[in-house]
Amino acid sequence: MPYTNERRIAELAIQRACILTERVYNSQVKGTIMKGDKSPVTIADFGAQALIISSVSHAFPEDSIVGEEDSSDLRADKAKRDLVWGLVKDTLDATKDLTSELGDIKDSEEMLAVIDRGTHQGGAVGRIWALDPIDGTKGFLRGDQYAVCLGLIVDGKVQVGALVCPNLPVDPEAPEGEKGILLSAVRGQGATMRPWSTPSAQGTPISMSSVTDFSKARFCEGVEAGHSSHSEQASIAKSLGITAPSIQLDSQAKYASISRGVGEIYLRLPVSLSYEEKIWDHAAGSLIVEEAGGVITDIYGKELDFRQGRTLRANKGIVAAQTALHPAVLKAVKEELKVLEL
Ligand SMILES: Nc1ncnc2c1ncn2[C@@H]1O[C@H](COP(=O)(O)O)[C@@H](O)[C@H]1OP(=O)(O)O
Ligand SMILES: [Mg+2]
Ligand SMILES: [Mg+2]
Ligand SMILES: [Mg+2]
Repeated sequence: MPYTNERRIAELAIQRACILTERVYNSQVKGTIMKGDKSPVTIADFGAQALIISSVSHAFPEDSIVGEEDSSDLRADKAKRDLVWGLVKDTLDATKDLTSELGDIKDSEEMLAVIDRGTHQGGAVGRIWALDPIDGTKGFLRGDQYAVCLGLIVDGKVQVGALVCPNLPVDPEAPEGEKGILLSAVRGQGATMRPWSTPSAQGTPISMSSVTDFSKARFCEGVEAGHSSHSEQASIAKSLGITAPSIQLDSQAKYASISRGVGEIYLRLPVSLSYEEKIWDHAAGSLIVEEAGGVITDIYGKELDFRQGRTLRANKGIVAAQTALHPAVLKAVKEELKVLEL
């Protein structure tokens, strides 16, 4: 089956990175820096990027990598660099059994170089991995949801997607039970999910909800009001006859939620028309939703275009839904936008 090894390496790489991210999530020391675009980055974002890029380039040395972060902040701050290297080294030491498949990093200098292998510009040709080492850094800092996300784009089309949501419950019916799920998909081979804590277990197939009655449907949206328009999303839900409160989750956990039937719709209406969604924010989750039987477009009904570089500059917003519901949802979105003359 195509991409079997890519799926395996992607799962192992993000699983290992979550050992590091969960350690920081549960610690007081996050080492948060506000980046130039006013978004936060923590020592966990850097550490996860180092571990995941090291794994991918060990297994597929010819592939290109688009990663969200770069090492400039760490090169400028030795104390922070040492903190990140300490986390990375501890994680490597704790997972020596994976070294043959995932490679190793010998020192902090090499770690910086590995982080910077993610500066590729993306594009329409070749094998390009899109990595968000921590998606939903604001949720991570708030103690809510975040996700570690990795997708493989081949000639502009996502072929492999893998994401870990360390704080989503394994059983949505038992929110106080075990937490941490790993989802993955290969185009044409379906999507699966398994507890993050059982690396070797085979994933179980997942699918979108079968609800087709809007009065029983639920929609997912982000937590951050600065990232999507809650008012427009509420107005669209109302026009569709949705009465249930929205499921608010940070990160690609929203893709994970609808792809296993917890919610039927994901709405992400832009708060600014100048913002360009990043490819790493959507590559893995969009494929998992499609392979779980869902439909995903932007707010104009256009397919997500991963050929444009590091961003989805040909798209605006996200409308993802169970297949039977997507046309009506898109119509309601267009009605709302017409009202707002977007
Ligand atoms: N204005 C914006 N519109 C849409 N997404 C945004 C915006 N600003 C930041 N983001 C991104 O939203 C993602 C989190 O999604 P959610 O809000 O659904 O949890 C983050 O990767 C964040 O990117 P960044 O890492 O640049 O902050
Ligand atoms: Mg970020
Ligand atoms: Mg991120
Ligand atoms: Mg992100």
